[in-house]
Amino acid sequence: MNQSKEQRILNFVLQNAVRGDPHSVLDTIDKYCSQKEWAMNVGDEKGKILDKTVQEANPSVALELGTYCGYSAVRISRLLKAGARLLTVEFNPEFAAIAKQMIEFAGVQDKVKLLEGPSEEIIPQLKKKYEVDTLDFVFLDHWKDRYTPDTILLQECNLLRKGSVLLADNIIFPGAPDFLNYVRKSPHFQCTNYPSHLEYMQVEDAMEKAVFLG
Ligand SMILES: O=C(NCCCCCn1ccc2cnccc21)c1cc(-c2ccc(F)cc2)cc(O)c1O
Ligand SMILES: [Mg+2]
Repeated sequence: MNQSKEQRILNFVLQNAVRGDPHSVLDTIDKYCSQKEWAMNVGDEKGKILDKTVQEANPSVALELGTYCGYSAVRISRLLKAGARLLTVEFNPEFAAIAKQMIEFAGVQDKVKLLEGPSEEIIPQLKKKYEVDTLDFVFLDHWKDRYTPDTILLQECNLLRKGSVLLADNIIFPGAPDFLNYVRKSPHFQCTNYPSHLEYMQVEDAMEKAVFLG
């Protein structure tokens, strides 16, 4: 059975990156995906925007929707303070298995909990099953048409507090127009746009930060 692209990315990391070194894992994935096979990791240019937003939020509890191969889970968790944790949600079992190995190779497994399933099922379980009070930071990078319903669901489940930071990938490409409309029109969010480019391409993209005002 021939390998998936995601398996080839993982193998390239296992053979070329330094075990326990998150930065080398990120660089190795970026090298493979810019030179050999494109893949939908957030990448280094938008990754730098993600880094700054995470450092500013300095979250104790962070949620990521859309783990994929674990690139942004490694990117986020490498910046977390001692005792802080990232919950990352992936609904594709093959991707989840790859991400688990990627996260362990990077040595960030103690900070990351990988949850398998659809966001609309997992979000309502966060308080009781995963002992979350409120979320300090949320990275949205899953189905673009789930950004809005999941942002509403997070509010309904009382998972946001004054100052909770949402950061959404792919605002321009593939695009999340209804999310942009929703957060920019809502009196409950303070929004900031970060123009950038689609990972590994010269196509325009952007990220949107939406801070919950309570
Ligand atoms: O589709 C994207 N990501 C989402 C992948 C599927 C998520 C599924 N999933 C994961 C967790 C989860 C939980 N609940 C429900 C569903 C869930 C994406 C696509 C592109 C892209 C593609 C083609 C192209 F030509 C240009 C750009 C670039 C990106 O950066 C992206 O992020
Ligand atoms: Mg993305």
